Amino acid sequence: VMLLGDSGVGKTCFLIHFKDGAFLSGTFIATVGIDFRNKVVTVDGTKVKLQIWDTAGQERFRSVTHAYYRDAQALLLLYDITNKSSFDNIRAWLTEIHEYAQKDVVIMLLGNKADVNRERVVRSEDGQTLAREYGVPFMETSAKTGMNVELAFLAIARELKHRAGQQQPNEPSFQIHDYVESQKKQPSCCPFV
Ligand SMILES: Nc1nc2c(ncn2[C@@H]2O[C@H](COP(=O)(O)OP(=O)(O)OP(=O)(O)O)[C@@H](O)[C@H]2O)c(=O)[nH]1
Repeated sequence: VMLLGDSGVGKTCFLIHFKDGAFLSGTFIATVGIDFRNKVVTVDGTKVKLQIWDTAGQERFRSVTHAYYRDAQALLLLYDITNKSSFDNIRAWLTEIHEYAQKDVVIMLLGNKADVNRERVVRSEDGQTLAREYGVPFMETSAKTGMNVELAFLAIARELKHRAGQQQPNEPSFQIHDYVESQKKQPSCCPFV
């Protein structure tokens, strides 16, 4: 699983929250190149080991990260709901994904920093509309409070497990949409969506 998106959208914090349940506020240390962590999750009684690659969002590291796209089975594409350009750049990220990643890669769009709703500049509906246009599931998240962090990874793990069990793994599957949508209906989840 690869985390993608502009520098500062919260990819490293998102991964740290998932892995360690922690959030380090304060100084922002941009990722240099690429780094990974493993975490095992349980999906319907089956253990799924996720190897999660945290990429540097800065432009100067793009050539490094491009090399990893083709081995990715899933991509979490993040923008920051308080940063319009990070949202506007999502189309460019999707173009890169189209160019470098496998055709059947699982993609999920995440609007991060949903805890700072007062600084919001990207409406939830705009995230939803963009996701619908590209046919990918969407959620708003917070690496600070942990909102939907685990849910996003569980949805990915569930989809990858489902595909691994399929006769023809390249067949498109909409299970991830169904899973995300069913979880969103629960009141504890996605208060901003
Ligand atoms: N309020 C809030 N702040 C966040 C959240 N996620 C990340 N941040 C802050 O945003 C800044 C950037 O977070 P990072 O996780 O380092 O961003 P990144 O996307 O990994 O950046 P690069 O490594 O340069 O690609 C840090 O100051 C974090 O504390 C969030 O969900 N809510």
